[in-house]
Parts: sequence; C-alpha cells; structure tokens
Amino acid sequence: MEEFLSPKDSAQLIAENSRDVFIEEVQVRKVAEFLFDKVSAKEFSVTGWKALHELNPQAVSDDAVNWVFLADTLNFSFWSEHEDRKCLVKYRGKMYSGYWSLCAAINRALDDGIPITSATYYASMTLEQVRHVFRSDTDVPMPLIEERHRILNETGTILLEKFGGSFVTCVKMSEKSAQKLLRVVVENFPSYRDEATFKGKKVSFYKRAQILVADTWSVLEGKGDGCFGDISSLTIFADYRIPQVLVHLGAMRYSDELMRKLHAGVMFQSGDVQEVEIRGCSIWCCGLICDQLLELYKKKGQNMREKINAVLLDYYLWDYARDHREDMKEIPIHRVRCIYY
Ligand SMILES: Nc1nc2c(c(CN[C@H]3C=C[C@H](O)[C@@H]3O)cn2[C@@H]2O[C@H](COP(=O)(O)O)[C@@H](O)[C@H]2O)c(=O)[nH]1
Repeated sequence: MEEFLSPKDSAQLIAENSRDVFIEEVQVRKVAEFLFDKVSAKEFSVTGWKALHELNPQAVSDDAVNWVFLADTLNFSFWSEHEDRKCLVKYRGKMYSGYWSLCAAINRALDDGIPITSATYYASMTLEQVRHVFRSDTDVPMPLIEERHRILNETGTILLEKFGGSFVTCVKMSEKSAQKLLRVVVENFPSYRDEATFKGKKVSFYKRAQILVADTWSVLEGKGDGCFGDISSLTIFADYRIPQVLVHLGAMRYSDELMRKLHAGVMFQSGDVQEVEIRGCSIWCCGLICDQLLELYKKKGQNMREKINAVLLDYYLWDYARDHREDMKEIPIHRVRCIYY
C-alpha cells in the first residue's frame, strides 16, 4: 500500500499547489520579528504547559500521561454554530469553553470518583455514561458526543488488548523518539489517522497524534521517557484556530471566493480541497515562521534550536488566539465536523 507523505512533506506539496490559500512571505518575516522577544515568554517553553493552564495535570506520573492520552483522544470539534450559544462546563467555580470544557469535564469526573482516565472504564462506557461525564452546564451539548462514545470504546479496547491498558507502554516503546511514538499511535489507533488525498497524493496532518506526542513531552517536562531527541521534527497541529490566527497576523491569506464561503458559514467536509489547503498551508507557514525566527537569532549569534520548535510556536499561537478572540472575530474559522481536529 502506498505510504502517506509525512505532515511536513504533505504541507510542502499543498503549499506549492494551493489555489485558495496563500502564504505571505513578507508578513511571515514580520510575524517572526513580532515573536522575536516573545520566545523568552512562558508560553514558549515546555514548562508553560503546566504553569499557564490550571486544568492540565501538574504531576509527572503514569496517571498524568493517561490523562493526556484521554484528552487528546477526544481533542476535536468544540466550535459552536452560534458564538453566544455554546457548550460550557463549570469546574471549581469557573466556566470553561471549547477545548478547555473537555478538560474541565475530565477533572470534574475524576473529582466525582469516576475513573474516566482508566482504559478499563472508558473501553466499556455506555453512551449514557459518556453523555453524563461530558455534560454541558448550558443547554448546548458537547458536539459529536456519539462519535466520542464510539472512539472511547474503540481506543480503550485497543489500549487494553495491546498495551496493558496504559499509554505509558506506548511511550516506553517509542524509545525517546517523537516520530516512533507518532508511528505507534497512528498504526494502532484508527481515530488518529488524520489523512486525505490531494492532487492524487496521499497526504497526512496527524493533528491529534502530533499534539498527543507534544502533550506527552510537556506533561513529562521533556525528561525521562519524555525526553524526545527529535521533538523538533513535529509540525504544528492543523486545527481550526491556527489558520485563523495566521490570517489575522497576515502571514496567510484566503482568496476572495474562499473568504466569502467562510463568512457565509459554509460547512466543509474533512478532505475537501479548500479544507486541505487551509490545513497544509498553516503547517507550511508555521514552518517558515520557525525558520525565520531561528535566522533572526542566528544573526545575533544565538543558536536557539533547543528553544524554538513548531510545538512551542503552536502552543504560543494557540494561546494567543484564545486571548485575542475579539480582535480576530473578522476572520471566520473554517467549519468542519470531524474527529480529527
Ligand atoms: N493547534 C492547536 N490546536 C489545539 C490545541 C489545543 C489545546 N492544547 C493546549 C493545552 C495545553 C497546551 O498548552 C496547549 O496550548 C486544542 N486545540 C484544538 O483547538 C480547537 C479548539 O479550540 P477552541 O474551540 O478555541 O477551544 C480544536 O480543534 C482542538 O483540537 C493546541 O495547543 N494547538
């Protein structure tokens, strides 16, 4: 069977042939200059994953690794049809939306004594139990709850049958290689196979698989089994927020026709050519921003290869997008309901 191109090679092919999404090289450099003095910020460090996000596990433990595996197995499709009517989860007196509503629901279940991060539990959860654990505190439920139920049962069963019920087994099998762990995840867990066809070529994005590797690196603080020597080989995670912030910053641009569809709220299917172009160009654009950032530091005689990589750039841009929702409201997200991002 023909192999899929890696996310990086897929991004290059897509960016070189894209018809409706464009990378603005001049602006790419300006974004790198804008980020230049942010690199020393907390967001641009593996420690920011815990220090800046109270819902993330703070321990370095097997339970924390299995928390990450559960969260990234369900880390998709939180956008709502109407900004003023969305799923919200209240946890310890605070309301959480989007991705954070998932994390709040996981922690709420754990506080209630539900072993939601245990594969033995979620491999045989009923739909009703899933609805209860991931219930919203508004009348808008978390999207794709049936798919989440199916994926929990499927993923839990595989983790039990092949890896002793713990994602730590997969991490140890990867022998401190991010690419090996990515391969273990994609080969064994079908819901992570975030792939498409573009101009007759098999391309991949592996958004959830790559963010799972990145979050595993983060929860293990880049140490021990999480000391991935090739963490810089990962790309950014092609979700629906990164494209929005890249267009907002001017590094990426949509054709008038595509912008019209986005403003009209057109629903795309996973694998549509314009959806593939948005995701592939986002990956390639962020790779160029990373290169420019490294270049700027090199000019200052500083080798920042240990400090600047696509993972940390992604985390920074994603948090930036969260904090600048209002400023970005003119840039619509592309709407897809799928289990990949
Ligand atoms: N590219 C990228 N996409 C990310 C994340 C995360 C969460 N990771 C954070 C957690 C701790 C770390 O510090 C990370 O900052 C979620 N998503 C995606 O966003 C979308 C949800 O957005 P909203 O509806 O606004 O909540 C959805 O597709 C989800 O899959 C990321 O980091 N990068």
